[in-house]
Amino acid sequence: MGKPRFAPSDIPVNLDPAISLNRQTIINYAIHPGDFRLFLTFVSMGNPHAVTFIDQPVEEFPLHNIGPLVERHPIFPKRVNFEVVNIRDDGNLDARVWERGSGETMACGTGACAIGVASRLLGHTGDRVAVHLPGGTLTIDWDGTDEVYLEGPAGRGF
Ligand SMILES: N[C@@H](CCC[C@H](N)C(=O)O)C(=O)O
Repeated sequence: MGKPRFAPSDIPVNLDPAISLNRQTIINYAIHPGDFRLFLTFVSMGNPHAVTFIDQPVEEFPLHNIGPLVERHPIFPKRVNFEVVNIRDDGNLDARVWERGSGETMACGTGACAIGVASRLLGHTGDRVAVHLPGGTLTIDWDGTDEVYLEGPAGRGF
């Protein structure tokens, strides 16, 4: 799936220069959509992703209310894909994806990659992780520097 990129200009995300100057990776950046406080980690897989880790089951997260606010948050000049993740254990993540321009989808390849990359960056999981999405499970391999590999079934969802 290619190499992930992290620089704010690669996402792209417009941040206070005092925060982003010389920063190659932005992790746990706080935003306040609605009444929520979210901590976002930014990953480009060729398209923009913002990943947040939450303590509650992902099914309980109000994605249809918060997703549009994150997608169109003013820090993202090209809008963003938004991933909500709950850590099941050090090899398994539960996730939902709010896709830029589409809304919630059953699965998302680049989204799963961004989730695996963000999780490894934050030390939640290692090189290989299973990302469990409403439409099925995708396995992500990333060694921390090189290409991201995605494995999983493809199917017609409609
Ligand atoms: N909504 C995305 C593009 C779609 C990603 C695709 N569904 C995938 O599986 O990676 C965007 O606007 O970047």
